[in-house]
Amino acid sequence: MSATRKIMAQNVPSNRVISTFPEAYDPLTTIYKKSNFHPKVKAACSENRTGTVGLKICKAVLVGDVAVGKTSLVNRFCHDVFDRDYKATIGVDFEVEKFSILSTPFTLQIWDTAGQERFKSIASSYYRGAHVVIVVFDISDESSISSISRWMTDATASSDHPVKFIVGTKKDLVSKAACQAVEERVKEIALSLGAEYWSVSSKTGENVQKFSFRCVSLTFDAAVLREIESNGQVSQKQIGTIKMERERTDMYETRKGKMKVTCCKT
Ligand SMILES: Nc1nc2c(ncn2[C@@H]2O[C@H](COP(=O)(O)OP(=O)(O)OP(=O)(O)O)[C@@H](O)[C@H]2O)c(=O)[nH]1
Repeated sequence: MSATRKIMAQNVPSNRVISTFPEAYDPLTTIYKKSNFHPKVKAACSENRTGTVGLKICKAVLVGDVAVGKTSLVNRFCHDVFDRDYKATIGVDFEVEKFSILSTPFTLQIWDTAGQERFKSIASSYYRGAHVVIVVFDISDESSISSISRWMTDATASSDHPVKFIVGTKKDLVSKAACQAVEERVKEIALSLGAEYWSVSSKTGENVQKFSFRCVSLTFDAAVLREIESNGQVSQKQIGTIKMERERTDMYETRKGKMKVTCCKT
């Protein structure tokens, strides 16, 4: 590993280090059959001496009906907290998480969009260029299942082959049997939409880190592979960089009490 990459990787906390490829929630039904990083990605990460692969930044977008648990999922993963009180997202919220994957620095921008219809046009303006789209629904709320396809279609329309997930939240609120019944149904929907399915609970934390690591690893693998295949080799300066075509510095005051800077549309 080059000295630069070693220093960058050291800045990442140990719970953001990924060295083995995480398993799918259900390896038998996932659309993403891979169980390891692509050999070219592994080679790029181990052979690249310039550290340029480590500049990779990807964009994740979470969508789904009102109050299904999008913000709670982000908060559990990013801050390991859970708030039982509901505070609607106004427009979009934004988080940045840094990882070390195969000893390579990787940054994920996480865009948590509002489920309320009145924010649809603001929220949808942030879908563009997503590397990963996560459609969230509430396992305990039947009606949120029927919106999954629409959210997936809308959120992926302006991105180039994003990695796709469907995540059922609030697993803690339903019995095992009820959860399995929902899973069977939604796994079918996931396959038809080319997405991978997960059930999680942001309240207990069940599966949140496993899902997040799987999401980050698939996104990293796809993004680095795409760069390698489009550039022909990995030791180019532009590898791993994403051009910021447009920068926005709009500020939204959220009811969650934070000022969110919404910027960097890729
Ligand atoms: N029991 C339980 N409650 C949850 C879980 N996830 C979220 N909630 C609760 O569900 C409510 C809505 O959660 P949010 O994360 O704010 O939902 P959201 O999808 O971001 O909502 P919008 O911003 O309006 O789109 C809150 O009261 C949360 O505490 C979970 O895994 N288990």
